[in-house]
Amino acid sequence: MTRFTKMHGLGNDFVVLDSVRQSLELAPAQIRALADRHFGIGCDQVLVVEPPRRPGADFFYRIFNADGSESGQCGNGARCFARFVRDQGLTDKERLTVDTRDGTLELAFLPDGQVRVDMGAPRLEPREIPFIAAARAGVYVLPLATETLAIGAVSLGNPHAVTLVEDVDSAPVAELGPQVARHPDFPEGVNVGFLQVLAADLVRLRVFERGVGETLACGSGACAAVVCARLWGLLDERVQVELPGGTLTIEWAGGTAPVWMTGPAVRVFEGEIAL
Ligand SMILES: N[C@@H](CCC[C@H](N)C(=O)O)C(=O)O
Repeated sequence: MTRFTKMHGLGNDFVVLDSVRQSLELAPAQIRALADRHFGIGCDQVLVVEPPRRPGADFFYRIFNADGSESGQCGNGARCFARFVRDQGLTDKERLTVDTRDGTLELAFLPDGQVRVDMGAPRLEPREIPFIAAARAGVYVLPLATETLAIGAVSLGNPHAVTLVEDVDSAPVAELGPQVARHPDFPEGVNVGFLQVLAADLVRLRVFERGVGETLACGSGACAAVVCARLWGLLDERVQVELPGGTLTIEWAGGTAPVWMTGPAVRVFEGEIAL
């Protein structure tokens, strides 16, 4: 039997597995089975916590989408990872350095129980996202089946496309989300954010996630949306991002400064499952 913890960050939910004290190597079919909401535990992502792979790092953590694909970044997952390693007694540190497949995160526990994460500097060059474009631009015009869509594109360790909408409640997330997420100009797929700007320090966001579908919140998507809208001149340095599952605080000073994300991480229940 394999021990697991069910967690969530603003309703973006996770099955978290300890691969420090138990040895785990999961096949994509096993990830899909764990994530299945009818026949498994159910989650948007499976997070696997591993020992560090280099001196200076506290842990390595891997992120798998519900469809079994692997990603290099998960903002809500990073906060849940931090709470998990503390709750499980794997560390008593107040600050953590954790490596993922595609980068390094710095995390700190705040006195109010929230977790603050240094998500690293945004990567805007098309080849870093990766995104097929002639040159870097603030806005790209993406051809879709029946229309074109104006998007910003950025990597926070995983690829994001962000488009502005007038009203996030009626945004065509279900229609356009899958088309953009699997667009051939994003060779590794992309997470798709639909962003409504209410004020220079307040936005609303829905995200159609690569490998999952629409989720109640996406931490890296919130960071990507703020980066794009800051580059479009629409936002201040510190922004409240309202997602269907709750609110994140995102800060970005611009340029090569890191993006900071602050929000909650909640343990729901623990159990054992046969893999
Ligand atoms: N929910 C996450 C992002 C998870 C990975 C994403 N679906 C991808 O494939 O890159 C977040 O909170 O950032």
